[in-house]
Amino acid sequence: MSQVVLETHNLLKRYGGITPTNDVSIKVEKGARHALIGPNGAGKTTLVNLLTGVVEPTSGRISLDGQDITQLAPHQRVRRGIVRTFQINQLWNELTPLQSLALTVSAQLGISHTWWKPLGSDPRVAERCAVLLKQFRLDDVMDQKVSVLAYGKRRLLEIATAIASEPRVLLLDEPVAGVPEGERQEIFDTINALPPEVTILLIEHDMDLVFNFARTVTVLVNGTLFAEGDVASISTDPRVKAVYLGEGHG
Ligand SMILES: Nc1ncnc2c1ncn2[C@@H]1O[C@H](COP(=O)(O)OP(=O)(O)OP(=O)(O)O)[C@@H](O)[C@H]1O
Repeated sequence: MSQVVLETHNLLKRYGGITPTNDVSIKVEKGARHALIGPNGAGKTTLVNLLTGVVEPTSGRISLDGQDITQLAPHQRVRRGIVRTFQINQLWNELTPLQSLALTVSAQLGISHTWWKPLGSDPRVAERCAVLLKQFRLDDVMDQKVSVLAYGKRRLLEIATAIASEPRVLLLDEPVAGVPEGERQEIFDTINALPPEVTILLIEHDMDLVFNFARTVTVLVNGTLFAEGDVASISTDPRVKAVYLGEGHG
């Protein structure tokens, strides 16, 4: 039987007269490849901010493994395993991919106070970094500064960093936004190869990625749950098509 990991219960967020999240109840199952889509202003970012704890709901609840986490601060949710990537680059430009990953891996192993020691000084860090660098196709650029990396590689490093912290639930926020056409496939492939045990909620505009990646799709429109189902039903739903065609998403 499927197991629900992350769930929202009648979640509602109101800013004055605007309700970007309006009575939204969704269930994200263990190991899910679940996409959250919707036209501009649908409330996707607000929902992610509610899930990560950056924004407090006006009403409603959020639960992780059946436990209410609505009142937990963002860092407490990270500790429980809800990790997100960002639409906007959050990397350290002066570090290399290897150094960036070593920081996160060291923290994960509880040895962050020694992160500045030569990498080889703890073989567990070096080993884990080597696996991540290969998995995320960063081994050829591992010693270059982040500031000189191609945009697609930076996005891969963001996802690698999130995975390095061993999330239970990964919120992938528009991983191909702004990535040039020629670099997208590499990101598609890498995301498709993420470990099956990690539960993934993907927030994305790119329908190619959504329909290749997801098994379940939730469509938000004007803050409200508009449609939900498997990829086949959502991709052929005339109401969903109409919403996207109206926004010029084709
Ligand atoms: N802090 C805020 N104060 C007032 N209104 C807000 C706030 N945050 C979001 N909104 C409004 O809520 C609505 C939903 O915004 P949100 O950014 O969540 O949508 P989105 O689906 O992520 O859009 P996009 O695809 O353009 O990123 C918008 O009308 C937005 O202006």
